[in-house]
Amino acid sequence: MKDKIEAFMDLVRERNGHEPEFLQAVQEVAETVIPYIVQHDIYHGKNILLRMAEPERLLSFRVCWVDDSGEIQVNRGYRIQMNSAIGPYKGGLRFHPTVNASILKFLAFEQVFKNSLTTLPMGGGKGGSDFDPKGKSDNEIMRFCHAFMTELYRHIGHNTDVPAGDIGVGAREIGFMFGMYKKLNNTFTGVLTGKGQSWGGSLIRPEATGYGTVYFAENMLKTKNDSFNGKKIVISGSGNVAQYAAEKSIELGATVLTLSDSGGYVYDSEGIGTEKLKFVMKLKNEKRGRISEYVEKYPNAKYFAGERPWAVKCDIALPCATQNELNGEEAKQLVSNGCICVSEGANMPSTPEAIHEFQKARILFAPGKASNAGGVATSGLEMSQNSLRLSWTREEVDARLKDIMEDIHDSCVEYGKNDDGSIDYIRGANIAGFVKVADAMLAQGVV
Ligand SMILES: NC(=O)C1=CN([C@@H]2O[C@H](COP(=O)(O)OP(=O)(O)OC[C@H]3O[C@@H](n4cnc5c(N)ncnc54)[C@H](O)[C@@H]3O)[C@@H](O)[C@H]2O)C=CC1
Ligand SMILES: O=C(O)CCC(=O)C(=O)O
Repeated sequence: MKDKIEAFMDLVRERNGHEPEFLQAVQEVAETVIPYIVQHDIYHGKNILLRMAEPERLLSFRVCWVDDSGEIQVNRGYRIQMNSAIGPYKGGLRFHPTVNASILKFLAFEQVFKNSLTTLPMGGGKGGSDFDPKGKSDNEIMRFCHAFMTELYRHIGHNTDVPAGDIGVGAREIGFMFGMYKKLNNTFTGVLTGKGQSWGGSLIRPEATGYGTVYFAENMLKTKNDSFNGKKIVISGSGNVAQYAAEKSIELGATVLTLSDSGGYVYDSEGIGTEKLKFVMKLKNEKRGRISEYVEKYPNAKYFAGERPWAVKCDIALPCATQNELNGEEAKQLVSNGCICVSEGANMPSTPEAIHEFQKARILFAPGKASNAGGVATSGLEMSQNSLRLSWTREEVDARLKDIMEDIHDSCVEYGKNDDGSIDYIRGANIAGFVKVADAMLAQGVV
Protein backbone atom coordinates (compact mmCIF):
# COMPACT_ATOMS: atom_id res chain seq x y z
CA MET A 1 0.00 0.00 0.00
CA LYS A 2 2.86 2.38 0.86
CA ASP A 3 4.15 2.01 -2.74
CA LYS A 4 0.78 2.97 -4.19
CA ILE A 5 0.53 6.04 -1.95
CA GLU A 6 4.11 7.08 -2.76
CA ALA A 7 3.57 6.58 -6.51
CA PHE A 8 0.48 8.78 -6.30
CA MET A 9 2.28 11.44 -4.24
CA ASP A 10 5.18 11.43 -6.77
CA LEU A 11 2.69 12.48 -9.44
CA VAL A 12 1.27 15.22 -7.23
CA ARG A 13 4.75 16.39 -6.23
CA GLU A 14 5.86 16.58 -9.88
CA ARG A 15 3.32 19.32 -10.48
CA ASN A 16 3.16 20.94 -7.07
CA GLY A 17 6.60 20.33 -5.56
CA HIS A 18 6.97 23.90 -4.37
CA GLU A 19 3.66 23.94 -2.48
CA PRO A 20 4.26 22.37 0.97
CA GLU A 21 0.85 23.07 2.54
CA PHE A 22 -0.98 21.68 -0.48
CA LEU A 23 1.18 18.53 -0.49
CA GLN A 24 0.56 18.10 3.27
CA ALA A 25 -3.21 18.20 2.77
CA VAL A 26 -3.14 15.82 -0.20
CA GLN A 27 -0.79 13.36 1.57
CA GLU A 28 -3.16 13.07 4.55
CA VAL A 29 -6.06 12.28 2.23
CA ALA A 30 -4.02 9.89 0.08
CA GLU A 31 -2.94 7.83 3.10
CA THR A 32 -6.54 7.14 4.08
CA VAL A 33 -8.39 7.17 0.76
CA ILE A 34 -6.02 5.12 -1.44
CA PRO A 35 -6.47 1.98 0.73
CA TYR A 36 -10.24 2.46 0.34
CA ILE A 37 -9.95 2.88 -3.44
CA VAL A 38 -7.87 -0.31 -3.64
CA GLN A 39 -10.71 -2.22 -1.96
CA HIS A 40 -13.45 -0.80 -4.24
CA ASP A 41 -13.39 -1.80 -7.92
CA ILE A 42 -15.64 1.00 -9.16
CA TYR A 43 -12.89 3.54 -8.50
CA HIS A 44 -10.11 1.57 -10.22
CA GLY A 45 -8.45 2.99 -13.33
CA LYS A 46 -10.32 6.29 -13.13
CA ASN A 47 -7.59 8.50 -11.64
CA ILE A 48 -10.26 10.05 -9.44
CA LEU A 49 -7.97 11.24 -6.65
CA LEU A 50 -5.47 12.71 -9.11
CA ARG A 51 -8.32 14.57 -10.79
CA MET A 52 -9.46 15.82 -7.38
CA ALA A 53 -5.95 17.08 -6.64
CA GLU A 54 -5.95 19.29 -9.74
CA PRO A 55 -8.01 22.53 -9.52
CA GLU A 56 -10.69 22.79 -12.18
CA ARG A 57 -9.63 26.42 -12.52
CA LEU A 58 -6.99 28.54 -10.80
CA LEU A 59 -7.41 32.29 -11.17
CA SER A 60 -4.76 34.79 -10.23
CA PHE A 61 -5.20 38.50 -10.81
CA ARG A 62 -3.79 41.95 -10.07
CA VAL A 63 -5.54 44.12 -7.49
CA CYS A 64 -4.56 47.80 -7.56
CA TRP A 65 -5.90 50.31 -5.05
CA VAL A 66 -5.00 53.68 -3.57
CA ASP A 67 -4.11 53.94 0.14
CA ASP A 68 -4.97 56.86 2.45
CA SER A 69 -1.73 58.66 1.68
CA GLY A 70 -2.42 58.55 -2.07
CA GLU A 71 0.10 55.77 -2.83
CA ILE A 72 -0.86 53.10 -5.36
CA GLN A 73 -0.71 49.62 -3.84
CA VAL A 74 -0.54 46.36 -5.79
CA ASN A 75 -1.72 43.03 -4.38
CA ARG A 76 -2.35 39.62 -5.86
CA GLY A 77 -5.85 38.15 -5.80
CA TYR A 78 -6.79 34.48 -6.27
CA ARG A 79 -9.75 32.19 -6.64
CA ILE A 80 -9.18 28.43 -6.75
CA GLN A 81 -12.22 26.66 -8.23
CA MET A 82 -11.30 23.19 -7.06
CA ASN A 83 -14.20 20.84 -7.70
CA SER A 84 -17.80 21.35 -8.84
CA ALA A 85 -18.96 17.73 -9.06
CA ILE A 86 -21.66 18.07 -6.39
CA GLY A 87 -22.54 21.77 -6.60
CA PRO A 88 -21.29 25.30 -7.22
CA TYR A 89 -17.81 26.09 -5.88
CA LYS A 90 -18.13 27.22 -2.28
CA GLY A 91 -15.54 28.42 0.21
CA GLY A 92 -14.07 31.45 1.88
CA LEU A 93 -11.76 34.30 0.97
CA ARG A 94 -8.65 34.91 3.06
CA PHE A 95 -6.89 38.28 3.29
CA HIS A 96 -3.50 37.75 4.94
CA PRO A 97 0.09 38.55 3.89
CA THR A 98 1.00 34.83 3.87
CA VAL A 99 -1.62 34.00 1.22
CA ASN A 100 -0.19 32.20 -1.82
CA ALA A 101 -1.25 29.47 -4.25
CA SER A 102 -0.08 26.65 -1.96
CA ILE A 103 -2.12 27.83 1.01
CA LEU A 104 -5.24 28.47 -1.04
CA LYS A 105 -4.93 25.13 -2.86
CA PHE A 106 -4.65 23.25 0.42
CA LEU A 107 -7.70 25.12 1.72
CA ALA A 108 -9.65 24.53 -1.50
CA PHE A 109 -8.75 20.82 -1.53
CA GLU A 110 -9.89 20.40 2.10
CA GLN A 111 -13.04 22.38 1.31
CA VAL A 112 -14.12 19.82 -1.32
CA PHE A 113 -14.18 17.04 1.30
CA LYS A 114 -15.65 19.26 3.99
CA ASN A 115 -18.50 20.50 1.81
CA SER A 116 -19.27 16.96 0.74
CA LEU A 117 -19.51 15.96 4.42
CA THR A 118 -22.09 18.67 5.18
CA THR A 119 -24.72 16.67 3.21
CA LEU A 120 -25.45 19.86 1.21
CA PRO A 121 -24.89 20.28 -2.56
CA MET A 122 -21.75 22.40 -2.55
CA GLY A 123 -18.52 22.01 -4.52
CA GLY A 124 -15.24 23.35 -3.15
CA GLY A 125 -13.27 26.52 -3.71
CA LYS A 126 -11.17 29.06 -1.87
CA GLY A 127 -9.64 32.43 -2.62
CA GLY A 128 -8.19 35.57 -1.22
CA SER A 129 -5.24 37.90 -1.41
CA ASP A 130 -1.86 38.67 0.14
CA PHE A 131 -3.42 41.98 1.26
CA ASP A 132 -2.80 42.65 4.98
CA PRO A 133 -5.84 44.23 6.64
CA LYS A 134 -3.88 44.88 9.85
CA GLY A 135 -3.54 48.61 10.52
CA LYS A 136 -5.65 49.64 7.51
CA SER A 137 -8.41 52.24 7.84
CA ASP A 138 -12.04 51.37 7.03
CA ASN A 139 -11.72 53.39 3.83
CA GLU A 140 -8.63 51.47 2.76
CA ILE A 141 -10.40 48.18 3.46
CA MET A 142 -13.35 49.37 1.37
CA ARG A 143 -11.16 50.45 -1.54
CA PHE A 144 -9.28 47.16 -1.49
CA CYS A 145 -12.47 45.06 -1.33
CA HIS A 146 -14.02 47.04 -4.18
CA ALA A 147 -10.86 46.67 -6.31
CA PHE A 148 -10.71 42.92 -5.56
CA MET A 149 -14.32 42.46 -6.66
CA THR A 150 -13.86 44.40 -9.93
CA GLU A 151 -12.03 41.30 -11.18
CA LEU A 152 -13.55 38.50 -9.11
CA TYR A 153 -17.13 39.34 -10.18
CA ARG A 154 -16.55 37.84 -13.66
CA HIS A 155 -15.81 34.42 -12.21
CA ILE A 156 -18.49 33.98 -9.52
CA GLY A 157 -22.28 33.84 -9.30
CA HIS A 158 -24.97 32.38 -7.06
CA ASN A 159 -25.09 29.21 -9.20
CA THR A 160 -21.39 29.15 -10.12
CA ASP A 161 -19.17 30.05 -7.20
CA VAL A 162 -20.25 31.50 -3.85
CA PRO A 163 -17.39 32.92 -1.73
CA ALA A 164 -17.58 33.79 1.97
CA GLY A 165 -15.24 34.87 4.78
CA ASP A 166 -12.08 33.33 6.25
CA ILE A 167 -9.07 34.87 8.03
CA GLY A 168 -9.17 38.65 7.59
CA VAL A 169 -12.59 38.59 5.91
CA GLY A 170 -15.62 39.17 8.10
CA ALA A 171 -18.95 41.00 7.89
CA ARG A 172 -17.32 44.33 7.00
CA GLU A 173 -15.38 42.95 4.03
CA ILE A 174 -18.31 40.82 2.79
CA GLY A 175 -20.44 44.00 2.82
CA PHE A 176 -17.98 45.97 0.71
CA MET A 177 -17.50 43.12 -1.76
CA PHE A 178 -21.24 42.49 -2.05
CA GLY A 179 -21.85 46.19 -2.74
CA MET A 180 -19.41 46.19 -5.66
CA TYR A 181 -20.69 42.87 -7.05
CA LYS A 182 -24.25 44.18 -7.02
CA LYS A 183 -23.24 47.40 -8.74
CA LEU A 184 -21.28 45.63 -11.48
CA ASN A 185 -23.96 43.00 -12.15
CA ASN A 186 -27.05 45.04 -11.45
CA THR A 187 -28.55 42.01 -9.70
CA PHE A 188 -29.30 41.21 -6.08
CA THR A 189 -28.42 37.55 -5.58
CA GLY A 190 -26.93 35.41 -2.83
CA VAL A 191 -23.51 35.49 -4.48
CA LEU A 192 -21.69 35.72 -1.14
CA THR A 193 -22.53 34.25 2.25
CA GLY A 194 -21.90 35.78 5.63
CA LYS A 195 -24.04 38.74 4.56
CA GLY A 196 -25.67 41.14 7.05
CA GLN A 197 -29.08 40.31 8.48
CA SER A 198 -30.98 43.01 6.58
CA TRP A 199 -29.57 42.07 3.17
CA GLY A 200 -29.85 38.31 2.90
CA GLY A 201 -27.62 36.99 5.69
CA SER A 202 -28.53 34.01 7.84
CA LEU A 203 -28.89 34.10 11.59
CA ILE A 204 -26.22 31.94 13.28
CA ARG A 205 -23.75 32.17 10.32
CA PRO A 206 -21.30 34.29 12.38
CA GLU A 207 -21.50 31.79 15.24
CA ALA A 208 -21.64 28.64 13.13
CA THR A 209 -18.00 27.59 12.75
CA GLY A 210 -17.19 27.99 16.45
CA TYR A 211 -20.48 26.49 17.63
CA GLY A 212 -20.12 23.62 15.16
CA THR A 213 -16.60 22.84 16.37
CA VAL A 214 -17.97 22.51 19.90
CA TYR A 215 -21.01 20.50 18.76
CA PHE A 216 -18.67 18.10 16.99
CA ALA A 217 -16.54 17.74 20.13
CA GLU A 218 -19.73 17.13 22.14
CA ASN A 219 -20.61 14.30 19.76
CA MET A 220 -17.14 12.80 20.20
CA LEU A 221 -17.37 13.09 23.99
CA LYS A 222 -20.80 11.44 23.94
CA THR A 223 -19.19 8.27 22.60
CA LYS A 224 -17.36 8.17 25.96
CA ASN A 225 -20.45 9.22 27.97
CA ASP A 226 -18.75 12.53 28.65
CA SER A 227 -19.60 16.22 28.09
CA PHE A 228 -18.24 19.79 28.21
CA ASN A 229 -19.63 20.44 31.66
CA GLY A 230 -16.83 21.27 34.11
CA LYS A 231 -14.06 20.86 31.53
CA LYS A 232 -11.05 23.17 31.14
CA ILE A 233 -10.67 24.42 27.58
CA VAL A 234 -7.63 25.83 25.80
CA ILE A 235 -8.44 27.83 22.66
CA SER A 236 -6.04 29.43 20.19
CA GLY A 237 -7.03 32.43 18.09
CA SER A 238 -9.37 35.24 19.07
CA GLY A 239 -11.12 35.81 15.77
CA ASN A 240 -14.50 34.65 14.53
CA VAL A 241 -14.07 30.92 15.11
CA ALA A 242 -12.30 31.23 18.48
CA GLN A 243 -14.83 33.70 19.85
CA TYR A 244 -17.86 31.52 19.20
CA ALA A 245 -16.11 28.30 20.19
CA ALA A 246 -15.47 30.06 23.51
CA GLU A 247 -19.06 31.31 23.76
CA LYS A 248 -20.53 27.84 23.26
CA SER A 249 -18.00 26.19 25.59
CA ILE A 250 -18.98 28.64 28.35
CA GLU A 251 -22.68 28.02 27.67
CA LEU A 252 -22.09 24.28 28.11
CA GLY A 253 -20.52 24.78 31.54
CA ALA A 254 -16.83 24.65 30.61
CA THR A 255 -14.06 27.06 31.65
CA VAL A 256 -12.14 28.76 28.85
CA LEU A 257 -8.55 29.42 29.94
CA THR A 258 -6.81 30.91 26.91
CA LEU A 259 -7.18 32.91 23.71
CA SER A 260 -4.38 34.04 21.39
CA ASP A 261 -3.38 35.98 18.31
CA SER A 262 -0.25 36.11 16.19
CA GLY A 263 1.50 38.11 18.97
CA GLY A 264 1.02 35.63 21.83
CA TYR A 265 -1.61 34.19 24.19
CA VAL A 266 -3.50 35.19 27.33
CA TYR A 267 -4.03 32.75 30.19
CA ASP A 268 -6.82 33.57 32.63
CA SER A 269 -6.85 30.99 35.42
CA GLU A 270 -10.20 32.38 36.63
CA GLY A 271 -11.72 31.63 33.24
CA ILE A 272 -12.67 33.87 30.32
CA GLY A 273 -16.36 34.15 31.15
CA THR A 274 -19.21 35.84 29.29
CA GLU A 275 -18.38 39.43 30.26
CA LYS A 276 -14.67 39.01 29.52
CA LEU A 277 -15.51 37.41 26.17
CA LYS A 278 -17.70 40.43 25.32
CA PHE A 279 -14.64 42.60 25.96
CA VAL A 280 -12.56 40.41 23.60
CA MET A 281 -15.26 40.60 20.89
CA LYS A 282 -15.31 44.39 21.08
CA LEU A 283 -11.51 44.53 21.20
CA LYS A 284 -11.10 42.30 18.13
CA ASN A 285 -14.18 43.10 16.03
CA GLU A 286 -14.53 46.84 16.62
CA LYS A 287 -11.29 48.27 18.02
CA ARG A 288 -9.25 45.75 16.00
CA GLY A 289 -6.75 45.61 18.87
CA ARG A 290 -4.30 42.96 20.13
CA ILE A 291 -5.10 40.18 22.61
CA SER A 292 -2.29 41.52 24.86
CA GLU A 293 -4.70 44.33 25.80
CA TYR A 294 -6.78 41.74 27.72
CA VAL A 295 -4.34 41.84 30.65
CA GLU A 296 -4.59 45.63 30.87
CA LYS A 297 -8.32 45.19 31.52
CA TYR A 298 -8.01 41.98 33.58
CA PRO A 299 -4.65 42.20 35.40
CA ASN A 300 -5.05 38.79 37.10
CA ALA A 301 -4.55 37.19 33.70
CA LYS A 302 -1.10 36.65 32.17
CA TYR A 303 0.12 37.42 28.65
CA PHE A 304 2.80 35.26 27.03
CA ALA A 305 4.34 37.16 24.11
CA GLY A 306 5.43 35.08 21.12
CA GLU A 307 4.08 31.83 22.60
CA ARG A 308 1.25 29.42 21.83
CA PRO A 309 -1.18 28.15 24.49
CA TRP A 310 -0.60 24.40 24.23
CA ALA A 311 1.46 24.07 27.42
CA VAL A 312 -1.55 25.10 29.53
CA LYS A 313 -3.10 22.08 31.28
CA CYS A 314 -6.57 21.35 29.90
CA ASP A 315 -9.17 18.66 29.15
CA ILE A 316 -10.11 19.88 25.67
CA ALA A 317 -8.08 21.82 23.08
CA LEU A 318 -9.71 23.82 20.30
CA PRO A 319 -7.12 25.15 17.82
CA CYS A 320 -8.97 28.00 16.08
CA ALA A 321 -6.26 30.26 14.59
CA THR A 322 -4.41 28.99 11.53
CA GLN A 323 -2.63 26.10 9.75
CA ASN A 324 0.27 24.23 11.39
CA GLU A 325 -0.08 26.08 14.69
CA LEU A 326 0.22 22.93 16.84
CA ASN A 327 3.33 20.76 16.40
CA GLY A 328 4.39 17.30 17.56
CA GLU A 329 6.10 18.48 20.76
CA GLU A 330 3.09 20.60 21.72
CA ALA A 331 0.76 17.67 21.03
CA LYS A 332 2.88 15.45 23.30
CA GLN A 333 2.61 18.04 26.02
CA LEU A 334 -1.17 18.33 25.64
CA VAL A 335 -1.50 14.56 25.93
CA SER A 336 0.81 14.29 28.93
CA ASN A 337 -1.13 17.13 30.61
CA GLY A 338 -4.29 15.01 30.39
CA CYS A 339 -6.04 16.48 27.32
CA ILE A 340 -8.73 14.00 26.17
CA CYS A 341 -10.17 15.73 23.12
CA VAL A 342 -8.95 17.97 20.28
CA SER A 343 -11.50 19.45 17.89
CA GLU A 344 -9.99 21.59 15.12
CA GLY A 345 -11.79 24.90 14.50
CA ALA A 346 -9.08 26.12 12.14
CA ASN A 347 -8.12 24.41 8.86
CA MET A 348 -5.20 21.97 9.26
CA PRO A 349 -3.92 23.53 12.54
CA SER A 350 -2.20 20.30 13.65
CA THR A 351 0.98 19.24 11.88
CA PRO A 352 1.25 15.58 10.75
CA GLU A 353 3.55 14.96 13.75
CA ALA A 354 0.92 16.37 16.14
CA ILE A 355 -1.79 14.19 14.60
CA HIS A 356 0.48 11.19 15.02
CA GLU A 357 0.83 11.96 18.75
CA PHE A 358 -2.93 12.32 19.22
CA GLN A 359 -3.63 9.08 17.38
CA LYS A 360 -0.88 7.21 19.23
CA ALA A 361 -2.40 8.32 22.54
CA ARG A 362 -5.88 7.35 21.25
CA ILE A 363 -7.43 10.58 22.42
CA LEU A 364 -10.47 11.98 20.59
CA PHE A 365 -9.18 13.93 17.60
CA ALA A 366 -11.30 15.61 14.91
CA PRO A 367 -9.77 17.07 11.72
CA GLY A 368 -11.00 20.51 10.73
CA LYS A 369 -12.68 19.29 7.57
CA ALA A 370 -15.19 17.51 9.83
CA SER A 371 -15.25 19.60 13.00
CA ASN A 372 -15.24 23.10 11.45
CA ALA A 373 -17.73 22.26 8.69
CA GLY A 374 -20.53 24.03 10.57
CA GLY A 375 -19.51 27.37 9.05
CA VAL A 376 -19.82 26.35 5.44
CA ALA A 377 -22.88 24.23 6.26
CA THR A 378 -24.63 27.32 7.58
CA SER A 379 -23.47 29.18 4.48
CA GLY A 380 -25.30 26.43 2.58
CA LEU A 381 -28.37 27.18 4.71
CA GLU A 382 -27.96 30.89 3.88
CA MET A 383 -27.95 29.96 0.16
CA SER A 384 -31.15 27.94 0.65
CA GLN A 385 -32.86 30.84 2.43
CA ASN A 386 -31.78 33.23 -0.34
CA SER A 387 -33.22 30.90 -3.00
CA LEU A 388 -36.48 30.61 -1.06
CA ARG A 389 -36.46 34.37 -0.39
CA LEU A 390 -37.17 33.92 3.29
CA SER A 391 -35.26 33.70 6.54
CA TRP A 392 -35.37 31.07 9.21
CA THR A 393 -35.29 31.80 12.94
CA ARG A 394 -32.17 31.54 15.06
CA GLU A 395 -33.54 28.39 16.69
CA GLU A 396 -34.31 26.78 13.34
CA VAL A 397 -30.84 27.42 11.89
CA ASP A 398 -29.13 26.31 15.11
CA ALA A 399 -31.17 23.09 15.15
CA ARG A 400 -30.19 22.37 11.52
CA LEU A 401 -26.54 23.10 12.34
CA LYS A 402 -26.64 20.67 15.28
CA ASP A 403 -28.23 17.99 13.08
CA ILE A 404 -25.60 18.49 10.37
CA MET A 405 -22.74 18.22 12.87
CA GLU A 406 -24.26 15.01 14.20
CA ASP A 407 -24.63 13.66 10.65
CA ILE A 408 -20.97 14.46 9.94
CA HIS A 409 -20.00 12.69 13.15
CA ASP A 410 -22.07 9.66 12.10
CA SER A 411 -20.35 9.59 8.70
CA CYS A 412 -16.94 9.65 10.40
CA VAL A 413 -18.03 6.74 12.58
CA GLU A 414 -19.36 4.82 9.58
CA TYR A 415 -16.12 5.06 7.61
CA GLY A 416 -13.62 5.43 10.45
CA LYS A 417 -14.43 2.76 13.01
CA ASN A 418 -11.38 0.69 14.01
CA ASP A 419 -11.54 -3.00 14.89
CA ASP A 420 -11.14 -2.15 18.59
CA GLY A 421 -14.21 0.13 18.43
CA SER A 422 -12.23 3.42 18.53
CA ILE A 423 -12.87 5.94 15.76
CA ASP A 424 -10.28 7.30 13.35
CA TYR A 425 -12.01 10.58 12.52
CA ILE A 426 -9.43 11.44 9.85
CA ARG A 427 -10.02 8.25 7.89
CA GLY A 428 -13.76 8.58 8.44
CA ALA A 429 -13.94 12.19 7.23
CA ASN A 430 -11.67 11.64 4.24
CA ILE A 431 -13.44 8.55 2.95
CA ALA A 432 -16.97 9.84 3.59
CA GLY A 433 -16.08 13.13 1.86
CA PHE A 434 -14.41 11.30 -1.03
CA VAL A 435 -17.22 8.81 -1.77
CA LYS A 436 -19.89 11.41 -2.51
CA VAL A 437 -17.66 13.52 -4.77
CA ALA A 438 -16.09 10.50 -6.48
CA ASP A 439 -19.49 8.96 -7.24
CA ALA A 440 -20.66 12.23 -8.79
CA MET A 441 -17.47 12.44 -10.88
CA LEU A 442 -17.96 8.86 -12.08
CA ALA A 443 -21.54 9.63 -13.08
CA GLN A 444 -20.50 12.75 -14.98
CA GLY A 445 -17.69 11.12 -16.96
CA VAL A 446 -14.30 12.58 -17.78
CA VAL A 447 -14.84 16.35 -17.78
N1 LIG B 1 -14.69 31.91 9.44
C1 LIG B 1 -15.16 30.71 9.15
O1 LIG B 1 -16.37 30.52 8.98
C2 LIG B 1 -14.25 29.55 9.04
C3 LIG B 1 -12.92 29.64 9.38
N2 LIG B 1 -12.15 28.52 9.39
C4 LIG B 1 -10.75 28.56 9.77
O2 LIG B 1 -10.64 29.01 11.11
C5 LIG B 1 -9.39 29.68 11.31
C6 LIG B 1 -9.66 31.06 11.89
O3 LIG B 1 -10.45 31.80 10.97
P1 LIG B 1 -11.35 33.03 11.43
O4 LIG B 1 -11.61 32.95 12.88
O5 LIG B 1 -12.48 33.10 10.49
O6 LIG B 1 -10.40 34.24 11.09
P2 LIG B 1 -10.23 35.62 11.87
O7 LIG B 1 -9.52 36.51 10.93
O8 LIG B 1 -11.52 36.07 12.43
O9 LIG B 1 -9.29 35.20 13.07
C7 LIG B 1 -8.06 34.58 12.85
C8 LIG B 1 -7.37 34.42 14.15
O10 LIG B 1 -6.17 33.70 13.98
C9 LIG B 1 -5.10 34.46 14.49
N3 LIG B 1 -3.92 34.19 13.68
C10 LIG B 1 -3.74 34.42 12.37
N4 LIG B 1 -2.50 34.05 12.01
C11 LIG B 1 -1.91 33.58 13.11
C12 LIG B 1 -0.65 33.05 13.38
N5 LIG B 1 0.27 32.95 12.42
N6 LIG B 1 -0.38 32.66 14.65
C13 LIG B 1 -1.31 32.76 15.63
N7 LIG B 1 -2.54 33.27 15.42
C14 LIG B 1 -2.82 33.67 14.19
C15 LIG B 1 -5.55 35.89 14.38
O11 LIG B 1 -4.84 36.73 15.29
C16 LIG B 1 -7.02 35.75 14.77
O12 LIG B 1 -7.19 35.67 16.14
C17 LIG B 1 -8.71 29.66 9.95
O13 LIG B 1 -7.90 28.51 9.86
C18 LIG B 1 -9.87 29.51 8.98
O14 LIG B 1 -9.47 28.96 7.76
C19 LIG B 1 -12.67 27.29 9.11
C20 LIG B 1 -13.98 27.14 8.76
C21 LIG B 1 -14.85 28.29 8.59
O1 LIG C 1 -18.85 29.59 4.47
C1 LIG C 1 -18.10 29.38 3.55
O2 LIG C 1 -18.42 29.29 2.38
C2 LIG C 1 -16.61 29.31 3.78
C3 LIG C 1 -16.16 28.61 4.98
C4 LIG C 1 -14.72 28.31 4.85
O3 LIG C 1 -13.98 29.03 4.22
C5 LIG C 1 -14.19 27.09 5.42
O4 LIG C 1 -14.98 26.20 5.74
O5 LIG C 1 -12.97 26.97 5.57
